[in-house]
Amino acid sequence: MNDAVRLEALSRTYGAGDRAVTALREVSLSFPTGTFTAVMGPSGSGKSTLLQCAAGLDAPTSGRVLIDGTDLSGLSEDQLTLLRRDRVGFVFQAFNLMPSLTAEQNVALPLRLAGRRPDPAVVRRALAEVGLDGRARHRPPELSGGQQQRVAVARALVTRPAVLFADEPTGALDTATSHDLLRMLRSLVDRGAGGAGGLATIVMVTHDPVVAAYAHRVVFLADGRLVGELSDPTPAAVAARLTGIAVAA
Ligand SMILES: Nc1ncnc2c1ncn2[C@@H]1O[C@H](COP(=O)(O)OP(=O)(O)OP(=O)(O)O)[C@@H](O)[C@H]1O
Repeated sequence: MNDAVRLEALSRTYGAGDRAVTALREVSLSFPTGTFTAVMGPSGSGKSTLLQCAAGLDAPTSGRVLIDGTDLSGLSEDQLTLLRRDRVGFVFQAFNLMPSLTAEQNVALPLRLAGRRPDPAVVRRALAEVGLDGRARHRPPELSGGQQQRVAVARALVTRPAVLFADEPTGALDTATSHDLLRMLRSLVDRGAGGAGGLATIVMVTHDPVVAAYAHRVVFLADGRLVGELSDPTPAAVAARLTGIAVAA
């Protein structure tokens, strides 16, 4: 299997001298195409920094990031902007939809920004993949929180990115709606829908073991280091591993 994203000895230090903070220390990690990975660790362990570097939003101090085999360190600012626009999808806790546009217009936005004329069939397919085909003409204020986040996922997937990065995607949703959304994300990956070549690859940061257990694999950070991983996680196994990390720290 190809790697959608590969991190090679990734380090990131903020500031310099006495005030330097090392947020990531030589993290090497692969996110294979067609997999769903959760990134966990205590507050300040480097999760957001890892996501920012992996997505090309922040530059590592040393080490390399490869997205679909492309080494980001070899790209100009313009090339990086294009890569982020076309090859990477983002979903955040806040849905960040345009309230005056319909669901389908929101989903079409990344294609418009790329100067392409959105194909209505492509937009409708993205909405159908997240279970929202019946809501294409609704505006965000007419949709529930869970439905709005589904629109945000459809928007992130409409360019068929190599990878979808999700930062606490269920942070603003109630428990039942969170589970629906996570089941949908897992199902996208398991069905091989939504991403480059049809395959979705998801990397999700979360604090919640129940949320993380929807992934195929959980990787754990502590103090900027990769300290372990768990395949086919259960909430109890994830919680136990986190407790072990907190005790060791
Ligand atoms: N822009 C910055 N300037 C200086 N230090 C930073 C910056 N961003 C992050 N850090 C530091 O880097 C370390 C890792 O931060 P990061 O936000 O990646 O952790 P996190 O695991 O995402 O935390 P949380 O779970 O609280 O969001 C922390 O010590 C943080 O204070």
